[in-house]
Amino acid sequence: MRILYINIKELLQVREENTYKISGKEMSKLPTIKNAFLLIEDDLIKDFGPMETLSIDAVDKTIDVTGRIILPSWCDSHTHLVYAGNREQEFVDRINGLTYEEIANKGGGILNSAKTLQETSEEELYEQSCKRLETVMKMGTGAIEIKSGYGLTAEAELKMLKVIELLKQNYNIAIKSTFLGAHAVPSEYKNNKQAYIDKIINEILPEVAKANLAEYIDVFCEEGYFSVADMEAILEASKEYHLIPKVHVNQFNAIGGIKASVKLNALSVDHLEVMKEEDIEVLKNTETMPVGLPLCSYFLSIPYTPARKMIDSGLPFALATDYNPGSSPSGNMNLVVATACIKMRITPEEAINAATINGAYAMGLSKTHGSITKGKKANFIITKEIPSYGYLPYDFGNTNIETVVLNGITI
Ligand SMILES: N=CN[C@@H](CCC(=O)O)C(=O)O
Ligand SMILES: [Zn+2]
Repeated sequence: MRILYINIKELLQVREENTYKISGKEMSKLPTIKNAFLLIEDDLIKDFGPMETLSIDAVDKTIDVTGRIILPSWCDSHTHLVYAGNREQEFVDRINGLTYEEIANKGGGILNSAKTLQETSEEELYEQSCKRLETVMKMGTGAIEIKSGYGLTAEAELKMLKVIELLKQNYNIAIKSTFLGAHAVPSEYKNNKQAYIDKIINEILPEVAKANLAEYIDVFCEEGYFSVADMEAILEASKEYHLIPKVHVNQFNAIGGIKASVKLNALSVDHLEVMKEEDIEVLKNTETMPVGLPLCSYFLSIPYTPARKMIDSGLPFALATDYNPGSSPSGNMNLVVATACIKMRITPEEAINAATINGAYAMGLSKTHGSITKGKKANFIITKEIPSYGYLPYDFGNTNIETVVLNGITI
């Protein structure tokens, strides 16, 4: 099936050559074609260019999108979309003055979600997750990473990962799965964290790998959760199973997790709300993508990742939602892009690069997703009639998406 889109007001993020990530000053450039056409064949991008060069005749369908902008679908490289229930009560507790840390210390937070998830059947967990996935796809997300980490027992971690696997099978969207057994220390291991780490390394990780349920491995490296040494031990052990690290670091404290992650060839380091000079230095000229999660900062009222400074230092930068019940109960990438512009002071061009091609890189998908490139997946957003692409973050909180096309299919 060949579908030709014509009279595109502006086609964004067009990359003729395979570009896998964008760094530093380059991030301020968003290659576009005004008054463009786009040809797709089945699930792939076949051709594109200015309307005046259009000379294609044999197509099955032509769609006139006059006045609309087309951009690649969002690539959300960090989510916890598979979870059970919600943490609305903790939200109210925080409004009433408790901190995220105080709530966690009372047995709330991740442990609260783990308890609910352990008591939820796989079928019910799948149903709840389907609704969230369908919602984010309609909001323009075309590739997504999903973590475990609300199980914290072998059985419940596998349940989460099986649900992710089912989503992969049943939905027309690229999904990458990450094993995050080291998300929090279960209360029964409160006085013996090492025993839980041993359990992850010797029991849960081998089962996850044997069942082939994860591509990536994550650790929440933070005071009160897992130390740098804990993280190193878990990531070292995962090498045997060829799981690539993508890690939670520097959310509340800078404890050296970035340096260790880079050494362990992490594909991405995520959160980064608290960054020391040396953390920025150590990321330079590496293959590790720094990922900011502005909705987490917004929802928890914590500092924003210093994206401006990081990009000005020459680093690449990606944006993701962190969709989860505790620190970011939203999977809306449009809001991520707007919040990054407003609060991190990055430009619409930088934010769109961060949420498309660099997001794809941060989950190992930039060869197939994240830009309008011949041969890549036909994954894109058609906007409503809007004045310019800068209007997308400017008009924050409103949806300016008219149509989402994933793998050539309009959803
Ligand atoms: N920080 C660690 N994990 C999640 C939130 C976990 C939760 O509060 O449920 C995050 O990325 O923000
Ligand atoms: Zn997270």
